[in-house]
Amino acid sequence: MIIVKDVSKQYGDFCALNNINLEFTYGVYGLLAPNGAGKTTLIKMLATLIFPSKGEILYEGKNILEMDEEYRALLGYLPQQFGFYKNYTPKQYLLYLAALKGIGKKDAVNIIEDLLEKVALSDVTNKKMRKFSGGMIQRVGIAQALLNDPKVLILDEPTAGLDPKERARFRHLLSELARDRLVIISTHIVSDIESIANEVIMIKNQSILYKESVEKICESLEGAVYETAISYEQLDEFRKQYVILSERQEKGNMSVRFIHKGERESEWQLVVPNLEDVFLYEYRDEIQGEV
Ligand SMILES: Nc1ncnc2c1ncn2[C@@H]1O[C@H](COP(=O)(O)OP(=O)(O)OP(=O)(O)O)[C@@H](O)[C@H]1O
Repeated sequence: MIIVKDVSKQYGDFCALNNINLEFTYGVYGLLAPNGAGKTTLIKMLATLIFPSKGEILYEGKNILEMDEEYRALLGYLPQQFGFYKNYTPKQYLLYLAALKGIGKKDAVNIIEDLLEKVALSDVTNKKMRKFSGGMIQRVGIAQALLNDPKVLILDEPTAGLDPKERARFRHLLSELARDRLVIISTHIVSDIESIANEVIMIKNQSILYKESVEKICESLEGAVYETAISYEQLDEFRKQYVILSERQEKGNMSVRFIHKGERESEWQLVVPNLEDVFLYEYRDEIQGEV
């Protein structure tokens, strides 16, 4: 459906993305990388808000910049920070946006009623958004992105600031929305996409590191992720020798999960790698001190 072809993006002398090639069809695609890796840059290019310095993005074979309005008509977009009016109710706000998009009032009223039901906000349709939680606001954001029933839905870090329960609700909503459209979601939180993404795209050093199913990506660390218990005294040495993925106290010892690609010690327990392991391993230099 969408092809990103040899796309690079420069900001002045700084290269944010270098020669990106991607193909999107239907379903959920998770764009996963630490902050600053270039997710927003890619998303903004897909939303035609900024333009590639090199290369092109095609929708059904046509350059999205040349399609212009035709492309925007089939695009739904939720930016990282979306502007809403606190004193509006969701219904007022969505009616306003629908008018901007040229949707007639009668149609808009019906569409908005359906959308607010879809995002589970029917009971607060006429309540001012001032008192809404972060999760409720994000759901209004999704509803506005769905006003034109888009074929392509692009969400930039939609779960920032949401609590775990709101995140879970969000995941359910996204997988439902992806049944008949392309959904691209950017995040630096593995659990946002691990269970719902058909494919995960990881960006590193301005390039695509992976574009695969979660299962395939995890295979990259097959046979290299272990858990073992060590004493506190051994911890410093252990940290120097191996890439530690997690450590927790357990019965007076430290239980560590780590990566090692050579000979194994007999007491180490080999475990099945997960996406978080790959994330922590691949971005160990970028996220040092954050985990
Ligand atoms: N307008 C700009 N001018 C110069 N550099 C920019 C501009 N926009 C982004 N960058 C730089 O490009 C790189 C990628 O930024 P981008 O916002 O795409 O990353 P990101 O992965 O989306 O991170 P975040 O989630 O923090 O936005 C960063 O190093 C950023 O500082």
